[in-house]
Amino acid sequence: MNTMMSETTPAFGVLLVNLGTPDSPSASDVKRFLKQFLSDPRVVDLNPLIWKPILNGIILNTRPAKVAKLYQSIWSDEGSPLMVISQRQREKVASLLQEQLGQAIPVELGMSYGNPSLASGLDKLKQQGVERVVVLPLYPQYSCSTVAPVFDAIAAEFKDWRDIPETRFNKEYYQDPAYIEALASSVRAHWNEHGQADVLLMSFHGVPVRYVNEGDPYQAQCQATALLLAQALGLKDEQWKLCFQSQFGKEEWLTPYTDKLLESLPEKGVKSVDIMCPAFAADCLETLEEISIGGKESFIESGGESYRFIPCLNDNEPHIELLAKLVTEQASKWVSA
Ligand SMILES: C=CC1=C(C)c2cc3[nH]c(cc4nc(cc5[nH]c(cc1n2)c(C)c5CCC(=O)O)C(CCC(=O)O)=C4C)c(C)c3C=C
Ligand SMILES: [Fe+2]
Ligand SMILES: [Fe+2]
Repeated sequence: MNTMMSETTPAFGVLLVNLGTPDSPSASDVKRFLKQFLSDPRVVDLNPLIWKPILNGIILNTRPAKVAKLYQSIWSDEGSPLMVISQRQREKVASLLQEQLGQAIPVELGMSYGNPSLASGLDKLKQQGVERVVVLPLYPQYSCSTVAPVFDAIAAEFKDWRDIPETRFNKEYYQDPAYIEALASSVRAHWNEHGQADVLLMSFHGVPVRYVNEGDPYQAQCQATALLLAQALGLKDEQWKLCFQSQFGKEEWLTPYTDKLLESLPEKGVKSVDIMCPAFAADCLETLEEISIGGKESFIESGGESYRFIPCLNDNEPHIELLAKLVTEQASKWVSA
């Protein structure tokens, strides 16, 4: 029992969830992280009799060393960018909720893979006397490969609890006006500082086409976000494009692929691009290395002249306000927030 537990039960607690990141950029920690992540059938749904030998025999013997080098290129003194930003988000959401509600609301972090685990986040909330939990996966667009595993992991953890908390689960927020406005204001701030490029690329994380054909609404939600953002910014059709990044494996993923698009744009006369990653709530390997560094190299090598990366919403004020709003909307079913 936590001796710091207050005498009154908190109105509710919050679990902020993201995908996770390795503990360090060493090949062995990257391997441990990839093994857990890529063993989740929600992420790679191939028949385990086929997938396990490929994963254990090939991928986990080759990919960790390669990916560890990429992680080393973005790692800071404080740690993995995804972890550092997630911790700041946790602190800021907690203090904003306290300010708005006039009482301390426990907010904990849980990662789907790696540390801190979802189970440890839930346990910390329990130790603080929380009896009602709002789970907020930090993915604006729902995908069976990201949001559903959060639900699975929470349900699996509760199997071991005698008394489970009342739980509200925020499935998605891809068209929430506050999300669209937070994205739009980050683009406007970038334009004010650097000027506006020929085209704004909205690069979303990809998923296999098959997942969408089998019912994952992810692609439609990305399209809805992109259209709403373009409208909020007053962009004409030729001034923005949606694309999908971070393909993995041999299957067909959602198109257009960001890397191929970047290579093709200069010959079509597009010499300058602004690029953002609206599916990521925090900058991470996929945005800082693949898009900010790698994307720039391929665009400039293909004849592009100016390539500017717009950071994710991270811990900026409109984003923290959005996250607090999503939480209080869920919690208002219990308390008048
Ligand atoms: C294997 C298939 C993968 C699917 C499907 C997938 C979906 C998906 N992922 C994110 C967000 C993140 N992905 C991150 C890392 C990462 N993703 C995959 C593979 C799939 N992702 C791998 C193998 C990795 C590890 C790095 C690598 O080996 O390339 C991360 C964390 C990055 C970090 O900084 O640690 C995030 C965040 C979304 C939003 C998404 C589907 C919508
Ligand atoms: Fe991913
Ligand atoms: Fe990647």
